[in-house]
Amino acid sequence: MLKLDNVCKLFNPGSPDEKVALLGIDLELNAGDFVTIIGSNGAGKSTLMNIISGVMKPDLGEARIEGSSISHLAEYQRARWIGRVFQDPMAGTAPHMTIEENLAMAYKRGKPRGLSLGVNAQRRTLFREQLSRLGIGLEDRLRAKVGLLSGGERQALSLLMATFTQPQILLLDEHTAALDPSRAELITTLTESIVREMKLTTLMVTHNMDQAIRLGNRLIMMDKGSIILDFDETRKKDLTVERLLGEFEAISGHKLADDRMMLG
Ligand SMILES: Nc1ncnc2c1ncn2[C@@H]1O[C@H](COP(=O)(O)OP(=O)(O)OP(=O)(O)O)[C@@H](O)[C@H]1O
Repeated sequence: MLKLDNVCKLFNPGSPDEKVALLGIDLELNAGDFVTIIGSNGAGKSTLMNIISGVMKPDLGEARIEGSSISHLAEYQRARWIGRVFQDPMAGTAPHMTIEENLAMAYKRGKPRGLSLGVNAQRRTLFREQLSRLGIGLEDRLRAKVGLLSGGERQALSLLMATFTQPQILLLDEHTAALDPSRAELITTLTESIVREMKLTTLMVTHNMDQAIRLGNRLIMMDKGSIILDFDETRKKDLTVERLLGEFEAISGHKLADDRMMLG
């Protein structure tokens, strides 16, 4: 499904501010994998997401989806295959547009050029159906401006928009981190059900150790630009937060330094 070969990224090369962000990342995801990623500050998690989504290009190495290189494709061209939800609830939606206009934008993504952005009765029915899956009443607020929604409601809408066209890859970039605990739990539950129902291949960066263990079928730990631990489903089943932190320390030689870390 997604394959990364020897992906390297260095910022400000040759300057005193040189930063190694990714150091020869090899990663292969099978269709339907739901992988959680944790790691210390500056480990390269966001850079990895940015390289997969096309926000930045690697200095070395290659990214492939279904065997075809995507390295030459810009972010907007990859948007057809890749859905992404960011930490900031403001990032995934257009605040001055209504819920239905936002959904129309998401619906158009990856469809032939020339398809209108309009909202007709048929599309409105589809949008209402999809929104009702979220279970938070947004289906009755199609014409509400998105800027008026709460952070949790916006994140639920962002999740729906990112998955509307059944992307090949879903990237979740700490997408529950900015929410209060009950809203974070709602978004986590929605994420689980959407990923399961649509069988989406998913990569999720999280600072919540318990969430990283609980969700998905594989857990990856990053440190200083490398993947240092990779737990498959069987090994992940027996993990606890203490063991996870212990394994990290044993392999990296230092404690997990993550200023946003949540243990559970
Ligand atoms: N645009 C940039 N310019 C210069 N250095 C950068 C840039 N983006 C990231 N870096 C550096 O690259 C390294 C990896 O950063 P990245 O943001 O990918 O880490 P992260 O694992 O997401 O960290 P965190 O958990 O703290 O958000 C860090 O040392 C960071 O300072």
